[in-house]
Amino acid sequence: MRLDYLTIFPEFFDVLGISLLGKAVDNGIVDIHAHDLRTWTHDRHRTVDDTPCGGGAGMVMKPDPWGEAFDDLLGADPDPSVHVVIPTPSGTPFRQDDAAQLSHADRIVFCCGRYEGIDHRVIDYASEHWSVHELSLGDYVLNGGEVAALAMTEAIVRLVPGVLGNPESLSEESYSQDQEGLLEYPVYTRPASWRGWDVPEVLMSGHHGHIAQWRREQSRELTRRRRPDLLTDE
Ligand SMILES: NCc1ccc(-c2ccccc2)nc1
Repeated sequence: MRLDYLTIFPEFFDVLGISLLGKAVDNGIVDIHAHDLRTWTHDRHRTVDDTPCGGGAGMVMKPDPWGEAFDDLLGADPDPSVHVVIPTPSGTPFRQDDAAQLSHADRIVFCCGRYEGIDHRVIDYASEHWSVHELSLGDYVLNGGEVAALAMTEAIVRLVPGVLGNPESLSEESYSQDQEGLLEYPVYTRPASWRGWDVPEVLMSGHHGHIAQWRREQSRELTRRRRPDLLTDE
């Protein structure tokens, strides 16, 4: 899997060389390239923004640098197997299913906007050539798409075979199929008693059936309290 990041802050993505994703890069499972969008500017000030047509506050990212970056990175031939991800507060919610689907992609290009966003014709042009995903992490606005691109990258890449040491841990996570889309139950480790708080007895019983039942009940109760929207049978 090749991942490209188009951004005016390419150093944001230096962090991807650390820990699990770093190992995936070292093992050649993932190939990461961050690009400074200003590479595709030609004026003395390396300008990437301009005032919004129709007025309004702030600035909008000019289409030209994006188009030239696409030309260099992707060429002009349409290829639906290339996924262009645009983190934006106006996108569709990014969910575990999206991470799962994108984990099968051979190529993903993250377009990280700043200012008030990217000239919409960039999205229109990209949509004619590649598979475009305008995705939101949640109902809040950041200063740009970089932080969201990092979060999405981790959610996607950790699902790629060979990246996680123990793939079994994937099946018991919140939102995973095996968890029936419920929130993950509370977890404990040693010591059995800590500052007056004890590990639930059932987890010390060695009775796997009772433990599995307790965990299912905990997941359902937690989901009912915090995320009733995830419960389908109520
Ligand atoms: N939903 C998270 C998210 C993603 C992107 C942005 C953003 C802000 C400014 C410019 C471009 C993108 N904000 C929030």
